Amino acid sequence: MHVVELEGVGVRVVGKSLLDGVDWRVDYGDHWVILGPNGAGKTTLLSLAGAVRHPSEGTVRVLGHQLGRVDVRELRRHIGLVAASQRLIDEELMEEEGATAHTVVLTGHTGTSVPLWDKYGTAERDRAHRLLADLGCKDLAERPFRVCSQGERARIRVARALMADPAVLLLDEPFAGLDLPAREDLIAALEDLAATRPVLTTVMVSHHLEEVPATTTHAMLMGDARVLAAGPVADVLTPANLSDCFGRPLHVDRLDGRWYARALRP
Ligand SMILES: Nc1ncnc2c1ncn2[C@@H]1O[C@H](COP(=O)(O)OP(=O)(O)OP(=O)(O)O)[C@@H](O)[C@H]1O
Repeated sequence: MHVVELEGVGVRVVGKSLLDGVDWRVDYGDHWVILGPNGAGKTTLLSLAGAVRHPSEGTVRVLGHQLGRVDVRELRRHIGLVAASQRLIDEELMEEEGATAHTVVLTGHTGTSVPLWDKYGTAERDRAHRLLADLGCKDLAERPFRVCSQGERARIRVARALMADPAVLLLDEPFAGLDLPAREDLIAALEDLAATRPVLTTVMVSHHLEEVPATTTHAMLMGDARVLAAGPVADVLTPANLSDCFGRPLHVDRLDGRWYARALRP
């Protein structure tokens, strides 16, 4: 069984193809990065993997269950979704109520945007503290979420997503708006997660090669609603593939497992 399996998948809205002819397999313990220019279809692909939307054609199986034949609410309990761009949790409400980072993580247990206090016992509270520590946010537990920096919030959101002990963690542009130290802290946290949770599968959508954690095992390049290349990370993130994907000649370096790209000048 695969964590995510797509066969001949298309997603269409009136007059537009958002995904076309996509085949994709994600195995347990894989760490994928999906790269591609704006509008390529990356978020649409992630929303299929997250059982948030259904395909117009083809089949999507998530954790062995075919979308359209499964209670997606039950399925979503096993999927951790982190998206800075979407308001997956009502963060404004959390800000108004002065919720602490620890409370925000706790809400991941119930998958709610407000805390359901009677559902959280000592075990859940301890687990939320451990997850904050795992994400390098140990000292933030009692800090109001509203005063946390963007970088701190990014790591708190990952801790929240892990609260339900998901089989797969989906991250949609988790680095958006982060400065360099915050980016590096989040990358370190993701690399540590990969080392300490060998069965946790992750799929991350990103815009920049510099954001690809060294623990990434597989990559997909997308363009114009299609998969341009997919497979083991070293086979896919080649200068030729990346130049083709982003539409200009690129030079690519790899250092200590991390990736760096720059445009070649004519
Ligand atoms: N419901 C919709 N109706 C019409 N067009 C849509 C809809 N949802 C997405 N699109 C379009 O489909 C294309 C793919 O969107 P998607 O968000 O998957 O791209 P992306 O690769 O994640 O882009 P970005 O890097 O800019 O976030 C975009 O051109 C987007 O405007």
